[in-house]
Amino acid sequence: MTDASDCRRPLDYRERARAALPAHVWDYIEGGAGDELTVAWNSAAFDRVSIVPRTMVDVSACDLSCELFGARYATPLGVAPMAYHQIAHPEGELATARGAGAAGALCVVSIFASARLEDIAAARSGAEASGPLWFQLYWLRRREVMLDLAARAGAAGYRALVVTADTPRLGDRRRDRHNGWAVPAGVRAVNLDAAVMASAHRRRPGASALAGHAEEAFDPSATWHDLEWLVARAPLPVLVKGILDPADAQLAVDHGAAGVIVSNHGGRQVDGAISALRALPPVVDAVAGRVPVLLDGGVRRGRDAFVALALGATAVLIGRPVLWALAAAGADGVAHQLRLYRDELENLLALAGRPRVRELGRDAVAHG
Ligand SMILES: Cc1cc2nc3c(=O)[nH]c(=O)nc-3n(C[C@H](O)[C@H](O)[C@H](O)COP(=O)(O)O)c2cc1C
Ligand SMILES: CCCCCCC(=O)C(=O)O
Repeated sequence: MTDASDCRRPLDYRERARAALPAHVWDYIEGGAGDELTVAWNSAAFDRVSIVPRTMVDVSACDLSCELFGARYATPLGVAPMAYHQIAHPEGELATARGAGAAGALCVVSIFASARLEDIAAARSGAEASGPLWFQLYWLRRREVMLDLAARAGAAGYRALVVTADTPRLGDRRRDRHNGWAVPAGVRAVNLDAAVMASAHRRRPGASALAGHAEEAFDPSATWHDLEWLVARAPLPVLVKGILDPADAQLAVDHGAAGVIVSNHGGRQVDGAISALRALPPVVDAVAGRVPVLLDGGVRRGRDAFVALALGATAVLIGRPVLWALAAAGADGVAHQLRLYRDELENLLALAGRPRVRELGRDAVAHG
């Protein structure tokens, strides 16, 4: 286990996680679709944006809070939904939720969490600062399962639902095919029926068991009418994740989405898809303030979060770097990782003379 204090920037957790994890688990977490072009583009896009500092501004107190669905969130940083945290650490999502809670950060729990959603909520509420939880759904053929999970999440105190729209089937993850990847037997998507999940554990040489499971369980025929159906029955606001086209953002809002998440699934679905950051400004313009717009994909520094917030994101989600920290140092690692992001962001707000996250605008950045 790594001493979290060894890591001075979010990227420092990457090599520690690689050393801690079996190669096939590392490949599942780190890999993307195809030649992994979009994985690389997601983070490279941030490097092409400069910050334009202001001077002679009172920055003696910086305000990182943001507002989502009428509530004040302490930071605009959160954990993206990711399946099976127990592949990274035996305490899985319980540790992630405790770590995110200690950092006061939002945590979005995947439908494929390896801990019961009620237990995650209980673990989070014991954390020192605590932070909000949202629950993510895929479009399952068995719609009644989606509604059951939505009701359970509402009852357990989750504050929003996220429905992922970019996964009619799983992207072509070549590393997983090469490894004959299957979810390890001791790790289970315990919020879902064990018999239904069996195919996710069935190893076949040259194939990804997860891709096989997704083909069985995911509904590739879902359209905007299904979103209306879900919104009408959900006990919580529903955000749509996986939006890259401004026309889709508009359709999502027109069909009842309470928010959209600009995301290409961390480059794991369409290889060569536009980077999340490049897709953000047109989506923000199309939504025109009607609902919040969040972003994930390639956020590897507090600076990257600053750039996304300046380009119109209300909040920013972090994916793989949270699993790196979880693998390296458990709940303490997750809390430390999120604090590294937060502290970098806070420092930049002060140095750039832009002390309030909610007032960041496009004038804070320049292209090139
Ligand atoms: C190991 C792993 C599992 C994931 N599982 C899910 C999931 O269950 N549901 C989902 O909507 N997105 C899932 N994603 C995508 C993330 O929510 C997010 O879009 C992506 O990781 C953000 O990019 P980043 O990792 O570059 O920060 C997963 C990503 C990874 C790396
Ligand atoms: C067991 C079905 C698929 C889990 C998919 C998790 C995911 O979204 C990922 O990117 O991996």
